[in-house]
Amino acid sequence: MRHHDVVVIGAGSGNAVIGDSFADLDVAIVEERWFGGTCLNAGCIPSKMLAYTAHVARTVREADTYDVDAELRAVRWRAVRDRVFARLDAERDEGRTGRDQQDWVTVYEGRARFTGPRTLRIDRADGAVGVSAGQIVVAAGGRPLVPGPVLDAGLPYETSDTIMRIDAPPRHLAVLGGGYIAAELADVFAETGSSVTIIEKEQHLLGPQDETVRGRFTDLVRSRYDLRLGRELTAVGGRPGALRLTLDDGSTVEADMLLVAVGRVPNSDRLSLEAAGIATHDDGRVVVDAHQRTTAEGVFALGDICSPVPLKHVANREAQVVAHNLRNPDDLIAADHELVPSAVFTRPQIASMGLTEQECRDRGLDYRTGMAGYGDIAYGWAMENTTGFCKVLAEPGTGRLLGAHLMGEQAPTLIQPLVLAATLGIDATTLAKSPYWIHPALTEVVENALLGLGL
Ligand SMILES: Cc1cc2nc3c(=O)[nH]c(=O)nc-3n(C[C@H](O)[C@H](O)[C@H](O)COP(=O)(O)OP(=O)(O)OC[C@H]3O[C@@H](n4cnc5c(N)ncnc54)[C@H](O)[C@@H]3O)c2cc1C
Ligand SMILES: NC(=O)c1ccc[n+]([C@@H]2O[C@H](COP(=O)([O-])OP(=O)(O)OC[C@H]3O[C@@H](n4cnc5c(N)ncnc54)[C@H](O)[C@@H]3O)[C@@H](O)[C@H]2O)c1
Repeated sequence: MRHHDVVVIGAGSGNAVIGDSFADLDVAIVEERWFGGTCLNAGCIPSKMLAYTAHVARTVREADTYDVDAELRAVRWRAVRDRVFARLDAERDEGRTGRDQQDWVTVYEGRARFTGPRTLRIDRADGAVGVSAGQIVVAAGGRPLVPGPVLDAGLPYETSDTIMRIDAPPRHLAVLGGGYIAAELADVFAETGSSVTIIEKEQHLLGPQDETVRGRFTDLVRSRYDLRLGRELTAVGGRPGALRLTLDDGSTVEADMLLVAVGRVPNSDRLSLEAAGIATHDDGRVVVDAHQRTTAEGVFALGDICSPVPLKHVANREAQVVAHNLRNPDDLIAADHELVPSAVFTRPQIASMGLTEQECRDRGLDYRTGMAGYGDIAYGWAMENTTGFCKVLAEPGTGRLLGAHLMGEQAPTLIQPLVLAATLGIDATTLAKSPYWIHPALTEVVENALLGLGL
């Protein structure tokens, strides 16, 4: 059995752990599918490249709003797809060959699972190998959850792992689930000409968002999509390319393609973690302490397999923490999961940070709300934007920022000053009144929301 100083399972964010400061060690990385993981190959990056293309198409389609005559002739899906994945596949391959060139790193292409404390079996195309390690990092991510009625039908379906690489957009796309992936990919396919039905078991899309965001977003997209809210799928029938979905009220949806987007599950069930004494939560996430240590000596975990916030910027931060802690056992640092911002790159874009208004109420907090609309600032007039807004929640007295929620163009960028202020302990009044806010930039919507707190 070959021994390494450090073995990392998963070459998504796990790959970021192995910096040059590890070059004096014997390090191995195990990857069963794709270097770069979900984000590069089937997640954040391709979905945003497609979303940007959708935005360009829409700009042409809606040019008349600005008294510009333009005609959108076509979105050439195959060309778009090939442009996106030619770039990303090259990045993936470069990441893989980069590791080959480092004589202190061994790459195992195969699926790892534990056989005992800090020992692994790796199943490769050319047979299995046993490996032991001084320290192990579990960074094996998650996968799309596929509900029973879809599996039982035995008919084709897509997930985020596959749909961005299809040859042609569907005429009618049915999306099961109304969360992040539905919001982003429904917009992409609608812009390529698909009609879209979204089936969501709750009464709103983007359920965990602040009530103002989820309410206004759901209302806005009603005219674009066929929304089946408060509904669950009971059966999938028909044939490939002509599916018939039956919902729990007996109604049906006809579609030529089904995208399943009802959440993701951690890959912990495929790693025989019990053999190594690594505990998991009821939802399958690996249990870690503040320093990303699992319940097994010398084994760390990071990213979607353990994180309470399964987002790439969080996985990256945890990778930095693990990299430090592997090398500095007497000076451990912690990953902070407070005030993690997130964004949905849909139309309109959405960004949020901290508590929702409902969470403020549930916690019995004394809070004030400040609201401002894109339609109330000069740049919003230029954009003819009547729906965008910024909502901030702060504590009266101290002015401590509790939460922020934006919907509208550039929301993921506009929220960053609010994230900075909340993280650095700058109160809402100081943020509103101390720095200059450029006129007439879109950031004035943030300034006005802060002033609207009336603190
Ligand atoms: C469609 C989509 C869009 C997204 N958009 C965003 C976004 O805009 N912003 C954002 O912050 N987050 C986004 N996310 C979430 C983000 O992709 C994840 O949070 C992030 O990729 C998690 O990184 P990770 O390293 O934990 O897991 P992964 O990137 O999934 O990496 C895990 C790796 O481990 C490998 N592996 C698994 N099991 C084994 C095994 N037993 N042996 C060997 N290898 C194994 C897998 O093949 C994989 O390469 C998106 C996700 C999806 C699906
Ligand atoms: N921009 C981003 O940061 C981004 C984009 C895409 C994905 N992601 C990550 O990927 C994860 C997975 O995305 P997702 O959209 O699959 O999950 P999600 O958790 O965002 O949304 C799933 C939705 O499906 C609904 N649902 C669950 N079971 C259902 C059923 N049987 N029938 C109908 N509806 C059902 C839920 O109520 C929920 O609204 C996200 O949680 C996020 O971590 C992030």
